[in-house]
Amino acid sequence: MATAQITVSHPLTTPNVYQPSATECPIISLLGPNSTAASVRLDVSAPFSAIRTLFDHLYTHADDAAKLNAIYPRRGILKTAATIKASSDQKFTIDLSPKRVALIPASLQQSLAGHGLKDILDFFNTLSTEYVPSILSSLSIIAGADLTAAHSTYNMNFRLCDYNPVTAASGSLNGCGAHTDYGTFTIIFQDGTPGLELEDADAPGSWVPAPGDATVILTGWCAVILSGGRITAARHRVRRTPGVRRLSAVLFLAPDLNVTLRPLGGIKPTQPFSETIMRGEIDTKVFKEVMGKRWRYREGNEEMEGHEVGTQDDEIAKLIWA
Ligand SMILES: O=C(O)CCC(=O)C(=O)O
Ligand SMILES: [Fe+2]
Repeated sequence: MATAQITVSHPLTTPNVYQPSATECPIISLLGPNSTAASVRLDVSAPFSAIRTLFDHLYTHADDAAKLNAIYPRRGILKTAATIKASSDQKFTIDLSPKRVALIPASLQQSLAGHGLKDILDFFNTLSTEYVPSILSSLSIIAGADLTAAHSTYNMNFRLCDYNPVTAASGSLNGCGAHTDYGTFTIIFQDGTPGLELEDADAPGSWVPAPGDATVILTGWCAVILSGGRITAARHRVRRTPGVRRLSAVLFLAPDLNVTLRPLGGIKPTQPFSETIMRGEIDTKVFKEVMGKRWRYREGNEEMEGHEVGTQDDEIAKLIWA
């Protein structure tokens, strides 16, 4: 079994600061001085040929796509709003999670196994068992408190993205609009095609491209809250190059659904949080619901009343900071 020795070098890391030698390539390099976004060297690569095969199979076999979507009828698994909506994110996604995978009937699992699904699920299983725990421990060092107890159920989502050139707005540069992820951390594998950009925390509106072949770890709002602001979260977006297909594979980890989102015991917040947060009125489940609506609007999967439209991050910032 491969072991992941992930060590974080960060200004806030107290003991255990990892000092790569001159000849050694760092396991983790931070992508910006003011956020916890990092490029990591992991001993696993995403199966992009299987990912391409699964998307292409589902685009051309409407019966299999319908069967897959039927396991989660509320929102579906394969999301293709970009085929008809020019103003939403111009991408297609397959959203899986351990819970949803468990609902795929054996016959469908078997028939999709050879069209990429098996390799994809093996990849996400390896990632969750061999890498997620050590990333969480590393983030605990930055947070100054143990994050593992709040993540005992491994509340994860597995997302495949296809920034396909053939969408309603084929010339649009908008692959994925600017946002901060809601959970604790996200691991993004890219197929070598650039497009992912991180916002400079000190210069809002200024975007720094991540190398197309980097594996990137980003932190999200839940990490910011649990760590009392010691962990910061990078806003990011994906820009398309018209005519160029880009694939990514993303693992999201969030706290357990019943975890109260407030700074963990013993942490002194770096800046004041709202009373709503400090009184412990919001748990992961509620927080996800608040964010989810706007998220789906941006991705084209939910309509909104005109007055509700604003940015996701502004709303969260209002909710969590004093
Ligand atoms: O595709 C990517 O590189 C990033 C996707 C992303 O940020 C997201 O789905 O939250
Ligand atoms: Fe994201």
